[in-house]
Amino acid sequence: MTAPKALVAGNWKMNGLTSSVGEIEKLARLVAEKGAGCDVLICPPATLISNLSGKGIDIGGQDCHMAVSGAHTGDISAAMLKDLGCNYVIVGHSERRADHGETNDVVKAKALAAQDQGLTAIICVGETDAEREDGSTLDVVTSQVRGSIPETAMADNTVIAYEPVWAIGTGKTPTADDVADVHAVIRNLLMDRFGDAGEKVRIQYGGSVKASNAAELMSVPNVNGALVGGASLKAEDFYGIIATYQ
Ligand SMILES: O=C[C@H](O)COP(=O)(O)O
Repeated sequence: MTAPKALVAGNWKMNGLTSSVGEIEKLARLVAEKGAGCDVLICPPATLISNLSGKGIDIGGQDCHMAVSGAHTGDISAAMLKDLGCNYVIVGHSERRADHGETNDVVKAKALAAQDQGLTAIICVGETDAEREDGSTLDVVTSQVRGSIPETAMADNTVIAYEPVWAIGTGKTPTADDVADVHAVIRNLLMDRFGDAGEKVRIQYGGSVKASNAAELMSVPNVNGALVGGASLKAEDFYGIIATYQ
């Protein structure tokens, strides 16, 4: 089976104001003029989804609640994201697993809520520095992948983003061989879970991806795109990563 079409997604995290509309328009112009051999997605803060929608770039959420609606002050639901035109939502980002105590069960419930609304869930997994140091990377990633994918998930509404926590925003990246090892394990887990359709699930790499290292990281076997933080905030920087798929 041929590799799935890559997905290069920008996670703006808690960055961006209404003036950021110019950045998405610039990105849409670059993609229209120079092309993109991958799917392109921006996940802005929820406050900007309406402003950035309809500009020619797919827009997704950074998180969703597991309930459709209710008394959950400050949260947003997958139904609300869908209502605004989103097709994707990130769940289980390490900044949420760490800062909000999200367990695999919580992440799975959020992914289920997303998929129930017709969204594709980008499920994040990855080991901390301490876990890497004690040699438990593959065990941690295995238990996160197994524990975070809903029973009813399908290959085409599931994306896995492997993000070593120690590589996020640090400028450090794993070696290509280390990325290949982890992605191969994830691929096998997806084949166990989805059968042959597991080949179709996109496995993104995330953590200090930038234009200068994207070509090497994106050419690793079983890497089907990137989840990009800092380097997605400026259209030219982000397009430099997208362009590796020309
Ligand atoms: O979701 C994106 C990741 O956390 C990566 O962030 P970064 O590219 O700034 O390291």
